[in-house]
Amino acid sequence: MSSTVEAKDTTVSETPRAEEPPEHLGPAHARRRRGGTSPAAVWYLARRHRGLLAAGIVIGLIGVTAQLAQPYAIGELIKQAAANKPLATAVLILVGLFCVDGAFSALQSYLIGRAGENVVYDVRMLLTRRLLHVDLSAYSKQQQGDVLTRTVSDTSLAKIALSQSLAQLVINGFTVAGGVVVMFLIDVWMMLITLACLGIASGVSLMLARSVRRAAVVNREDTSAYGSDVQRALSALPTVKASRAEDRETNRIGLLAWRARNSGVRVNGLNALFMPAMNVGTQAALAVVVGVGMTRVTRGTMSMADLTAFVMYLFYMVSPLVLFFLAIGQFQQGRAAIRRVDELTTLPQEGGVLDRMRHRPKPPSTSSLSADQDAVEFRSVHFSYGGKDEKNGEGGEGSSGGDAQQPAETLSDVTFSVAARGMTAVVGPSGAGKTTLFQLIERFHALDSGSITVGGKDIETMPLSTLRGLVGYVQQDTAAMRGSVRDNVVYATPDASDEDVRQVIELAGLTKVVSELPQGLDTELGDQGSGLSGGQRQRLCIARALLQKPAVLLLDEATSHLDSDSEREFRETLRKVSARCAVIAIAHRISTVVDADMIVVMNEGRVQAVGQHDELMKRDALYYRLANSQLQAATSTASWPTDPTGMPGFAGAAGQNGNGTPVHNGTPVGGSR
Ligand SMILES: Nc1ncnc2c1ncn2[C@@H]1O[C@H](COP(=O)(O)OP(=O)(O)OP(=O)(O)O)[C@@H](O)[C@H]1O
Repeated sequence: MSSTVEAKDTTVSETPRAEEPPEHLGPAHARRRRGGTSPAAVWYLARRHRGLLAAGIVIGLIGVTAQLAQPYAIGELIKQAAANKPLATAVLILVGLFCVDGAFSALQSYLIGRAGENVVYDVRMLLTRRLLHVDLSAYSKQQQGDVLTRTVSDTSLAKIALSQSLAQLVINGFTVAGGVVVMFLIDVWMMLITLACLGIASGVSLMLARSVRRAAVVNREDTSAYGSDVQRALSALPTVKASRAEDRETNRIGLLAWRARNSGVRVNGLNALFMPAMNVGTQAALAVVVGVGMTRVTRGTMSMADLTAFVMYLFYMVSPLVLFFLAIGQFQQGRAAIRRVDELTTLPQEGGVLDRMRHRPKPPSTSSLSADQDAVEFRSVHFSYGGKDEKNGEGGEGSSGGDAQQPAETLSDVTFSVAARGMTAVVGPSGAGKTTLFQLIERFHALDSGSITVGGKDIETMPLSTLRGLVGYVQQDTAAMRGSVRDNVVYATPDASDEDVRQVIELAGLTKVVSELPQGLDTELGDQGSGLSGGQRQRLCIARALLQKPAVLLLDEATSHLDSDSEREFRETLRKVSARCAVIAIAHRISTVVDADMIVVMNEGRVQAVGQHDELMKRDALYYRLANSQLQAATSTASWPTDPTGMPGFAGAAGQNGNGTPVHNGTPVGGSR
């Protein structure tokens, strides 16, 4: 069986990419996380900007040196004045120091801010890429609101920790250390007294910083829980309203907001203690220094100029010391955010070795398969949610789960093949595993065992982008997005021509709908495609899939929102499309599949029967039951004497099935297709 599908590997890296942590960082990184040491990926990204950070810190240190020299220069000015000497030089030096201090502080602030924005950009790009390539099974366990909080607000806190706090720690630490050295040089005993007072205050502040970090972790979690719940309720707003649950939701979310408020108050309270702790220490030091200093000046063991300089240094040290400890508190809060951001970067990624390589295979320009080959083949496929893919995480890197109990199989020994042309229907009771079949073809999950081929190639060996270029997928829950109608249609094929767009709009039966929209194809839709009806959104998604010219078109309940006229037109379309490619459609309404070339009957995760409508009606009890129950419902609907439209729900008049097959007491008589 040969395939005409060949993917060319071309190296494309047209958009600027934030550096990713090296591949080897993944598992080791995860182990470190479990071990509770520092987050790795975010630190790794921060290191990329160490040049800018270092430049900012060095510039800041020059500014601080100019600041530290100021009390000395003022002391000199006092000495010159006391000695009645000219003051011009001393004043000029002092003004120069003020200017250098101001200019370098501003430059430092700009450089550190810039480095911080670079770090947060890299972290967000890393997160965005990893979230969009995330393994769906792993992602489905995350709370979307929490993911959003981590991506938007935790990254901002991480930025502050990795740039401003770090720089403040170094610069203010240097200022304090420099001040201590100079004050030691002026008077050792007075400095020892000062250190004793400030040491106690610093010890208290360090303890506070540790408590701030613990409280910040709780606050980040609480804030995130609040965000997740708001998102949960807003994403189902019509349901909330229809269920009159606004007040219940307000109370429930209010409780989480209250928790976030409480933990936030605790963080603020602890932060607020920094300033008084340091103030008490410095005021005590000041009182002692002035008392002892004046005594020594009176005794003549210390000059007035030295005492003035010492006190000024003490004043100069207060603010950097407070900022130093505030930066510790801020840094600790940032560490809590960094850990949360870092956890997101460890989510397992989809794709195997082929996709991990930097090669971006272009989807084939024509996705057609030769008519004589199989489009899709399932061979002894076994699959369970929470099975192999989730246990193994990213390409088998995670823990195996050891002797954990095996989940029940969702699909068992599924084997069937679909020809490259024609229409195949998949039917079966709810929960039989029909949608799962499609998700496995798209490789959203990994198989437990068995194989699936598309165009004769094992999908495991295909780059994802090639596979998904071949397969068009219209999901059960229609996936329209915010953006224009055109954006939605060309989403999978951005470079499609206007003529191609026009054709698929026509094929999907949307021409009239689009012509009636205020701006036609350029009309903007809201979230989830609001602005169109359910059926119109469904047709939009069908147009999107058709534009891709797929080799295999998967339709999951794609006509469920269509009225019977639209459905009839759409079945015509499918007939045309299925002459060019393989169409596989999941259908609950048997009426939509009676003329399918092949029908696969699924039951409890197994393929129960394969065949055409007539033979299945005769030999498969489940199919017969499914068809018959709909038939009866349609018959009774059609025979309602008061039906104002007189239109039967099923595609035929009373006493006939959708294919015109006569029935008697629910049993088909004969079998014309
Ligand atoms: N993400 C998931 N995690 C765990 N179990 C799942 C998940 N998705 C589906 N299942 C389970 O797998 C089984 C098959 O689901 P699937 O959606 O494939 O059925 P279906 O035949 O398409 O049903 P329906 O006709 O109602 O859409 C169900 O029992 C379902 O509960």
